[in-house]
Amino acid sequence: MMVCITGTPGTGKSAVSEILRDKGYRVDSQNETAKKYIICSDFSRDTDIVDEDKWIEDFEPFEGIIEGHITHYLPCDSVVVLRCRPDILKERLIKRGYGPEKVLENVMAEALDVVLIEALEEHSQDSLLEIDTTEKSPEQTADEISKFMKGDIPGHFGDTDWSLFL
Ligand SMILES: Nc1ncnc2c1ncn2[C@@H]1O[C@H](COP(=O)(O)OP(=O)(O)O)[C@@H](O)[C@H]1O
Repeated sequence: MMVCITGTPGTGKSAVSEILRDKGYRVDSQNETAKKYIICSDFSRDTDIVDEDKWIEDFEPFEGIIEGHITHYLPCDSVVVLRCRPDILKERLIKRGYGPEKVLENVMAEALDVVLIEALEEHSQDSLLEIDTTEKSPEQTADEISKFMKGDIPGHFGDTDWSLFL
């Protein structure tokens, strides 16, 4: 079984992945595995342009977890979508050193539920777990993911509403 952990940058995918690795899960990262698919760098957006279609096409599923913001396009058995309230996400991204444009782009994507909608277009509703990380610790988030993977808690989504932040 392969599970993906997706979500807008800053929602906590890497932090949670570190904890899940410590718990013994194999967790691969989109950023690492997509390195050989980088086409060029977009300096104005401070980001690398990756041939995402080719990365997805070549991807070999495995037993474990793949984390990254487009991993919901992979043929996963289950999907975890991490969420974060836009005002807190903004703080996390500024702290990370993102420039104003990149912060705005990601905060707007989060406020508009972009990743959740994309994931729901690709996967069945009962295979999807949405977790709001805003008031949780990374350890709590990792525990919830672990329980979901063991089948101890069911898929669930729809509790977040960031429309007030638009
Ligand atoms: N419940 C939570 N789950 C995951 N990360 C959290 C949580 N609460 C706060 N954070 C913090 O938010 C930041 C998210 O960064 P990161 O894990 O790099 O996000 P991503 O990999 O999604 O871009 C980290 O500093 C992390 O410690």
